[in-house]
Amino acid sequence: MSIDIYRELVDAVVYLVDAADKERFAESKKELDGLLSDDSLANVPFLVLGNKIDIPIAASEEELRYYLGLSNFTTGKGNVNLSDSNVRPLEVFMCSIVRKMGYGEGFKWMSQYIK
Ligand SMILES: Nc1nc2c(ncn2[C@@H]2O[C@H](COP(=O)(O)OP(=O)(O)OP(=O)(O)O)[C@@H](O)[C@H]2O)c(=O)[nH]1
Repeated sequence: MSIDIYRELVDAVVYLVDAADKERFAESKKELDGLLSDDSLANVPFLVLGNKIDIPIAASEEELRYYLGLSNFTTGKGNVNLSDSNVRPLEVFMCSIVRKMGYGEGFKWMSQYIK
């Protein structure tokens, strides 16, 4: 489904990546880059979730940042006030949806940037 028709309604983007599927990191990066460079999403906070960390071969957070090209672009966990800057909030949180862990912190982080 195209995101186009929703663009003006988007408050945030949650980008879910399978951290255990390293073969598709390049594809994930390409898709993410497309969203990050989309003008209509320029000020929208991005939460990147690296899922399936219950699988032993899953990438670490640092690896995922690296493969997605985000090593120098994440804006910090916790409460980081970016309202006086032109910087778009962006963070990576690792999670396991089946184990119900990790994503809560990510959504909590993201909620501080949604008006
Ligand atoms: N081990 C594990 N499996 C998960 C987790 N979250 C989802 N899954 C499983 O992943 C499967 C579906 O996910 P994917 O096939 O990766 O996702 P998809 O978007 O449908 O497919 P792709 O576009 O091919 O990635 C289901 O069997 C889920 O149960 C998780 O945190 N850990």
